Amino acid sequence: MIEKIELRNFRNLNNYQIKVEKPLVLLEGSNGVGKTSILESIYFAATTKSHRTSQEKELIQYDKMFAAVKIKDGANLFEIILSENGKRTFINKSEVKKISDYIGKMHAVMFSPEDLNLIKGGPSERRYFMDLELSQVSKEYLRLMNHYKKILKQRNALLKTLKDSNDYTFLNILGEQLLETGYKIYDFRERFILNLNEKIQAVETKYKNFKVALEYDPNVTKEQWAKHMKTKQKTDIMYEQTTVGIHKDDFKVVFNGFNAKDFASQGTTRLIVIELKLALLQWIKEETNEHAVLLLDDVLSELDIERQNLFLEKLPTNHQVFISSAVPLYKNFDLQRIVLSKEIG
Ligand SMILES: Nc1ncnc2c1ncn2[C@@H]1O[C@H](COP(=O)(O)OP(=O)(O)OP(=O)(O)O)[C@@H](O)[C@H]1O
Repeated sequence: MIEKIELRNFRNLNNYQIKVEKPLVLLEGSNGVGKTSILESIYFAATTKSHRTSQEKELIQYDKMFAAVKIKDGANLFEIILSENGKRTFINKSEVKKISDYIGKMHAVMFSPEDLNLIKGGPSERRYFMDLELSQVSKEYLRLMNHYKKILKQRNALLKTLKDSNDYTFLNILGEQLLETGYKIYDFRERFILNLNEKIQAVETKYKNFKVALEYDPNVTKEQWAKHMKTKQKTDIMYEQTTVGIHKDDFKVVFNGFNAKDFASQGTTRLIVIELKLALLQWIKEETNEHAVLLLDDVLSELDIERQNLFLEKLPTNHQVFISSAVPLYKNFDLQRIVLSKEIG
């Protein structure tokens, strides 16, 4: 369980500490006081990524040289320092030079309003989700993805030079390597979506007429892909890029028999994403034997009082949960309230 959070120059919080005393924490305060920033800092310390920007410099407070997050989670102290020169990570005060050795030691699952893009957005949003989550629990997956991207880059660069050549020797070698690595990534993703789907079936019992299913939607089958690499070199040369492969994969979110992307309303989309994140918590627990912290940003705002209470009562009790809310709760729950105000920064 997270026991302490210390922030320096992180967004609007320039020197801020929280002592965490309960498994359920409510971050309260008006708009713009820094509630999301606190959730973001926990997510950043766990994954080394922000859930709302790829421009990490934005995390550093305006006019400051660095931002630092320190989190005491059980017996471990996680620390991440971000500056113009990049990120430095520490566990129990020892520097962890390779980010891949740092990632996966502390687990976090975030729900934020931006996550609705997971349903409504394009395939790249869902691929990013698969890659991020699988990389958190599997170093092997992270290694395979890095390797795949390297070969893909090489093959795409080669394709640009082959316009007038019929010698595909090197192209075919790179194609073989791409297939070999890509097949393993395919298997990882297929298993992940299958497992997550099983978990979703198990957690989604609280809403009536609410049936969500996930299906892995690979760009092509393994056989079609192999055939393409052996016989369709000309197509790739024409387009100057590798036109098929796992870099174009997707997964389908099916809601009551229809593609949720096209049919789910705003409110339903929100509930689907929440179910997906709860399933993810279970999946992480199963894969790593560790509990992830659940971070819920602005999850209550669109729920009426009855649904708010139902939602809070049904939260998993075996995971630590941080919730941000700009509105006060109506019912008393056994939780730690942290009220932020403008003066905090
Ligand atoms: N790099 C930065 N330096 C200083 N302030 C920043 C930086 N990035 C964002 N901010 C400010 O930090 C404040 C906190 O933003 P945050 O999104 O955490 O608030 P919030 O309490 O979650 O608000 P809401 O209830 O609207 O979601 C905002 O006023 C924002 O303008």
